[in-house]
Amino acid sequence: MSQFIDRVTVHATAGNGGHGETSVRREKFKPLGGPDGGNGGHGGNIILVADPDVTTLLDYHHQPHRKATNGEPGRGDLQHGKNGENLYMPVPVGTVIKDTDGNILHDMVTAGEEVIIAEGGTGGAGNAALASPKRKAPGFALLGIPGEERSFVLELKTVADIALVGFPSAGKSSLIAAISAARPKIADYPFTTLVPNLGVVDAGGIRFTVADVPGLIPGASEGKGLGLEFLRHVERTHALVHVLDAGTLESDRDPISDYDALEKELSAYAVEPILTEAGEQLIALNERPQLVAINKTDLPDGQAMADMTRAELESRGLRVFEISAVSRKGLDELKYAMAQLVTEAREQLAEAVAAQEDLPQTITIEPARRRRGRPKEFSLTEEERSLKPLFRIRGDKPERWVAQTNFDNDEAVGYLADRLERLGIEKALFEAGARPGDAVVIGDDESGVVFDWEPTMTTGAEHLTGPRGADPRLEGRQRPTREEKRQDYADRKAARAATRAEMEQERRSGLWTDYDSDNE
Ligand SMILES: Nc1nc2c(ncn2[C@@H]2O[C@H](COP(=O)(O)OP(=O)(O)OP(=O)(O)O)[C@@H](O)[C@H]2O)c(=O)[nH]1
Ligand SMILES: [Mg+2]
Repeated sequence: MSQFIDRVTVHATAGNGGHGETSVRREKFKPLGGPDGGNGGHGGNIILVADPDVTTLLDYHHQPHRKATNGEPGRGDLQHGKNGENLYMPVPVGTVIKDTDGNILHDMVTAGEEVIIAEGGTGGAGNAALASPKRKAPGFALLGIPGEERSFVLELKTVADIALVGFPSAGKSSLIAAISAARPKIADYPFTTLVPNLGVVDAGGIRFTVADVPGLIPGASEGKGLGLEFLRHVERTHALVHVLDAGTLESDRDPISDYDALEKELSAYAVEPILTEAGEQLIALNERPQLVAINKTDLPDGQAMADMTRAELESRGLRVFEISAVSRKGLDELKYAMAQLVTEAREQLAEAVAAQEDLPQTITIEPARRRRGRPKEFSLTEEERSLKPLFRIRGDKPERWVAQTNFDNDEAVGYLADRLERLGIEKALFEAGARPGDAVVIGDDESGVVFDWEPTMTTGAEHLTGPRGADPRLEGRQRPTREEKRQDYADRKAARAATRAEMEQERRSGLWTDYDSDNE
């Protein structure tokens, strides 16, 4: 059998949003050209798809890094950037998505189901989209947001129609070899089989998969003999075949005591929900449809043991088959009974899927906002940093807006200030007792920005990381006073107003000059 990879770590990088464009329409003999910078395209998502034709996670083992394409930047003449393409990653049905700490995020149980594991960044608005009656010719555009970058563990629990369960050396591997093309290792010592083998069985035109699971021993449900690892693989199957060893030489074992011991382990194993007619349900392993196969009846002692125990097992309502994996005795009858069990299970499953009207659908495993631990609007907390108060603002909106801002452009910073003020942040700062000059951080320490708070003034914004140009903190001179800053702000505001007036003038005279298009 091919290599069995059932756990892999993948690194997903969604596409970045394209930047919006700052541009002004230029047309000969048409004086009133407006802003015509297009929006940036959105970055592509990374999407897992449960694909019934895929059986292993091997591809991701070889290439664990996956990236979706970026959105293109907007251009002049109202040309919007193309969206990045989604990257689809087909995975087997039954793949469990976990975070790198091992927490289960999602379980891909339905064929066709799609899950967004990394969201592409939003494209930035171009200056055309930012125009308003108040701001007729914006000299800035918004930046695209970087795509999400996340690592996941994908884990595949064997999905087979039927699992063979039994003590070590009961003959499970011999049985799967006898009824399918699978060629597992067979040996006379416990735990020969360490990873499940899958075989495809054909019985009267019905094809189904059988998993040969490593041997189970008493205590398996508590982890004995790697029991939990092994039972994990039984979990996804809809039916079981108990393979009972009629030829064991151990005097304290016989098919009945083996059966009881294994049922105890199966019932003690804590299952995860599976899909049934009644929706998702927890069905203990021992409550799933099952058949009993008493193996090794080619041995004289084995046949005698089968004769002695068969009636007792049947009296419990079990369907019992006497077989020999070695001499191939009784295999056809067993195969047809397995096929019948599978057919029933599949019919029930089809009904269950039909009953779930809105499946399959695309879901996002966890809203980005929640996984980054930030509220939808905003929260304000006060922290103490080197005896100076620091106000921290977290929130989906304000953090996104900060990421969209080109801090080299005063008008863009002014726009950010307007947005923050409208959200009520200014007011909240006042109410929290913030005083002019206090530090205000929007976002976390890594990607956030820090301001010296000046009410209705955010032009002093500096990036925490990658300071632009000259960082006043590094300059030897004294920090500007509030008065100076206010003056500076007023100056720039006046300068902007002058530029606008000038533009307006030029527009009217039919003469167009583009201005300040140093945005991307
Ligand atoms: N005589 C006889 N021996 C058998 C039969 N089936 C299996 N055996 C022998 O029993 C031993 C164990 O068989 P396996 O098929 O490896 O048993 P298993 O249940 O897969 O064992 P684990 O993988 O360790 O759980 C081997 O020596 C087989 O040849 C049978 O029908 N008759
Ligand atoms: Mg085996």
